[in-house]
Amino acid sequence: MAVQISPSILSADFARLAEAAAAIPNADWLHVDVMDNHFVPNLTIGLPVVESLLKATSTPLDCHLMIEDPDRWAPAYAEAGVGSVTVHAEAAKAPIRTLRQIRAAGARAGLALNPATPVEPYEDLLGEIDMLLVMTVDPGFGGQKFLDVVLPKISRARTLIDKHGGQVWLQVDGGVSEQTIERCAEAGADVFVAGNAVYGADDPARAVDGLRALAEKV
Ligand SMILES: O=C(CO)[C@H](O)[C@H](O)COP(=O)(O)O
Ligand SMILES: [Fe+2]
Repeated sequence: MAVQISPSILSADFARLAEAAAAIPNADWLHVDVMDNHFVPNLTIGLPVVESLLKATSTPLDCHLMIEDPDRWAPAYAEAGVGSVTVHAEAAKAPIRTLRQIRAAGARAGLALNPATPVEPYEDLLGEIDMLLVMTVDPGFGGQKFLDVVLPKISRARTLIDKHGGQVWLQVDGGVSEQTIERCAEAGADVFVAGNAVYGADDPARAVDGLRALAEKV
């Protein structure tokens, strides 16, 4: 699988989201962190803002739902026209139904695991998803320190994905930077979310190119 970079607008200026999207024309995705102040202790944006973003950019949106009730909301994001919708395994009460609804609405379906959530119990769901997101920070905030303790789980996730045909993308999110991206790629990740490392840089597009080059080198 080719390396893909998904800059997170969590680290952008929320009053200038269209400009933030336009600043990274070389990115594969725009990562949108939806937080409801229940699943995580932070509140960001929801469906109305995502609908506006869809009109403002042609970069596909990669929506990461950190919300208490993804079963209720995830299909609506897919129906709105985003490219990918990821729900947390810790939050979904009917993950198979929800993942199937996301796919039926035409989006890629993702399943996210918090740092302390093991991957093995979800092996049987690999056929239901297009992307597995292994969180490399506890979700809720941008700019946190990358958790090295998650690296062995990324490797185990890669082994499981390859055992099942290798079609599922393996995304990492949290603290991904020029200092950490190579270790993620070595462990088997192929889709890299980066907030601070892109929008904290003087030239976000150059940061995307730099991250991509480091991951492709592995
Ligand atoms: O899901 C997230 C936090 O819960 C963000 O996508 C993630 O933290 C990106 O920001 P950074 O690269 O600065 O860590
Ligand atoms: Fe995220």
